[in-house]
Amino acid sequence: MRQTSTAPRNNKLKPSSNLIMNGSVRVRVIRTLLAIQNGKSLASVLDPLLNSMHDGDRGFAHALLLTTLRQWYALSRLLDTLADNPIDEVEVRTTIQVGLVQLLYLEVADHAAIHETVEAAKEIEFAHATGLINAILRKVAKNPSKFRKKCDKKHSLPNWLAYQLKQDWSEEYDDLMQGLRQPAPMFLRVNTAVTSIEDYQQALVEFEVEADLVELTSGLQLENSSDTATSNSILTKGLRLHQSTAVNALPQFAEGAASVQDMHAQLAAPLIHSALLNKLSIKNDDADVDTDTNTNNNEIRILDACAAPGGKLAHWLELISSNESSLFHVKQDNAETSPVISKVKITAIDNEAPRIERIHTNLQRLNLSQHDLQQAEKNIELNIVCADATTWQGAGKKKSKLVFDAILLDSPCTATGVIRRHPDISLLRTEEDVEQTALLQADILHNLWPQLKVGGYLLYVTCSILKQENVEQMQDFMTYYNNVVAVEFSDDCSWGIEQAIGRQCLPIDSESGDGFYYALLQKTAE
Ligand SMILES: C[S@@+](CC[C@H](N)C(=O)[O-])C[C@H]1O[C@@H](n2cnc3c(N)ncnc32)[C@H](O)[C@@H]1O
Repeated sequence: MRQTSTAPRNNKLKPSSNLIMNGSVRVRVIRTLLAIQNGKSLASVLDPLLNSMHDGDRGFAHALLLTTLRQWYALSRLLDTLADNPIDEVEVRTTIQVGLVQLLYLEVADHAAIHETVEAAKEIEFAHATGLINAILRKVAKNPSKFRKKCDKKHSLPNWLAYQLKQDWSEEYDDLMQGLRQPAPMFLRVNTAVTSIEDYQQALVEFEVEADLVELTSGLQLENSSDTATSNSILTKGLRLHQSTAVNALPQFAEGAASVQDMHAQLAAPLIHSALLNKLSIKNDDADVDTDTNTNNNEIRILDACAAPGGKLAHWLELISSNESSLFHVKQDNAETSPVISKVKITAIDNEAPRIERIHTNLQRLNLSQHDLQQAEKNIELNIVCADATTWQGAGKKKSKLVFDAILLDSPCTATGVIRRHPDISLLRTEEDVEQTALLQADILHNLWPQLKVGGYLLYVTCSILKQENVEQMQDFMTYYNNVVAVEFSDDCSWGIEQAIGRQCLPIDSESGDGFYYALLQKTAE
């Protein structure tokens, strides 16, 4: 089979232009894939694509786009074996890959897959390549199972990333490579300030949405567990839907009864909240302890350092407002004490203003905006600030830097742990990004650590599965400071893989959550 194209070969894309959303479904999907290869994120092009379509076409367009992205590198390797001469034109390669996905993964009838894809090529003005596209797709249609096997054999990642993951996860590598090519399950977090998880699960049944209860145990080995989650107690509960569903088909979604959040992302708020309760119960043991801080002794200050769009912040606020009694009346020996905490002051920062807007929108839906908290007469003060976490100082002009009792650092990262949900990441990330991101993470850590009070906790989180951003980042950090200990997790922990510091979740199992990393650090006296 020879490439018939006489057009100049260009394996570079033209500068990104506005996405034109007209033509057939396949034309629109191909244009969207070209925009992603030009640097646009899936998140920025998905809604324009789907909103440009009739209801009946959306499901197919979504599946075609997402599956093509998930299988991108495997399809590309297969394509290289199918043509006699290299095919360099990005538009032609993209069109053929869209055709291959229909034949190999989406079970579209051969004649429709081939005919419609060739027509799409004509519409996009690649008529010169229709002979080639037709010939390759016909060849594959003759024996799809053979080509599907070939395609599924290895990974579907850029080689640099597959290589690094093999270095990092040699034992888990094969499962990981397959796991990353699958769609992720949809999980819900129930807003316990509004309803119980059991009641919400029942409400789902009435809406004919099937869901399983998922429970994750704490595993935390904290100093004093009188009022905090013990190591084998349930840390958090979520719901896994049997099928992904539009949020407007969920009961009381608009009223804030539930949020869509990955199950492993639902660990962050309960982990830092348990640690905070632990710190308070210890402090209550020794009420005279007062460090050189900027706050009243009975106020606590907490920081969400990279907060947008506010998923983990909202979860933490839900826990604080629904557990108000345990936070404000710390228990000792099962007896309630008088209130020790008069106010929780929460600061949330992020350096991207448009993403800060999304925090406000999300909190409003959940009735957790600053205004809502005031109206409900909660002793919670929320301050959302657009600021750079590499330089921002929570103390302002005050003398002591020691400000926060707990810090949640859900750090910017390569997001390699969420490739199942955002498969464009494997097209957009480069090897250099890993180095740059690790440096940014270190800068943020070094700026925040001096702002944590002695005895306070910092939870470091990423949705990366690369050790350089995770356990190795923590090892470097702990080598640098002599006032830090890492909290250990016991064998009771039902999530993640134990690391030298912290735990790593890998997106291997089709029923489990994404690839998050967690390390809980406590500040000690120097
Ligand atoms: C993983 S996301 C946070 C997700 C969020 N915690 C949630 O649960 O919804 C990382 C965030 O870090 C922010 N970010 C990146 N660099 C930053 C910096 N130098 N200072 C503050 N925020 C930064 C990004 O804008 C992004 O919103």
